[in-house]
Amino acid sequence: MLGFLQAASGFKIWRSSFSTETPTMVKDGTTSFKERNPFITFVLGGPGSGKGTQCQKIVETFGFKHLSAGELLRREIESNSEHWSQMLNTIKEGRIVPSEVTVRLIQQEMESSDNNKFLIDGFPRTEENRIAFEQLLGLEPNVVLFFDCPEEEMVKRVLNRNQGRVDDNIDTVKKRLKVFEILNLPVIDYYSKRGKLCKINAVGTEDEIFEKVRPIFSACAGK
Ligand SMILES: Nc1ncnc2c1ncn2[C@@H]1O[C@H](COP(=O)(O)OP(=O)(O)O)[C@@H](O)[C@H]1O
Ligand SMILES: O=c1ccn([C@@H]2O[C@H](COP(=O)(O)OP(=O)(O)O)[C@@H](O)[C@H]2O)c(=O)[nH]1
Ligand SMILES: [Mg+2]
Repeated sequence: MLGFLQAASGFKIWRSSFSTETPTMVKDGTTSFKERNPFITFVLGGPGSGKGTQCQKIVETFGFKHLSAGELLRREIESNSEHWSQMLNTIKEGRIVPSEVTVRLIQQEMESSDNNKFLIDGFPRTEENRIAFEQLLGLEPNVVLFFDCPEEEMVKRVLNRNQGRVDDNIDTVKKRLKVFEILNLPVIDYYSKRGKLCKINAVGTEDEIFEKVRPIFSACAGK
């Protein structure tokens, strides 16, 4: 049933070339990232639900480091890194890039940051993403935000976004909504059962929505 979501051409070869690498968390003589005891927030929601917009506001008010998984992947593509064309095709088709790639990029950004409070925006997109992150870093999120938005509102926002993205067109958006429902909702459900989910109704003005976000962080930041 999920075949159409995962069967990118060359996907298996691409994937196996990553799986031979052994991720090294603790280099000789250095402490592991986990020992920094970072505060981690995953920010989830469908395409156009307002994740990036609200992350900006959280950064301004609470001083988090914002890591957008999609932005990190787009940056990799722009820098012509290895596998850039498979990544571009995957994004154009609204499918999910292998966890090894995304987790490595997120891990690098976290480890090189002076900030210890992270907003990880648009990740994990699948249960496989979630498990890869938790196993490789040995960490779980402290909080998971879920911006709950009706599909027609998400479509309208994405089609008006105007950032020149290859995936902001009606065909790709329809595929992304399907991928969100099939692969991302189980992650949201998982964190709900773990008592970590903060579900926010994402309809309203940006400021109205931020007023629902603010108390979640005020409690721990004293603001
Ligand atoms: N509450 C809102 N009401 C209307 N438009 C919004 C709202 N929040 C964000 N937008 C707009 O919708 C588009 C998608 O928002 P974005 O933050 O990029 O969403 P996501 O990161 O979840 O895809 C952007 O053009 C943004 O300016
Ligand atoms: O962990 C991730 C995050 C993003 N993507 C890809 O990057 C695209 C854009 O993601 P982004 O979060 O930027 O989109 P948004 O939801 O903000 O519109 C997604 O559709 C996926 O194809 C991915 O494969 N893995
Ligand atoms: Mg975004």
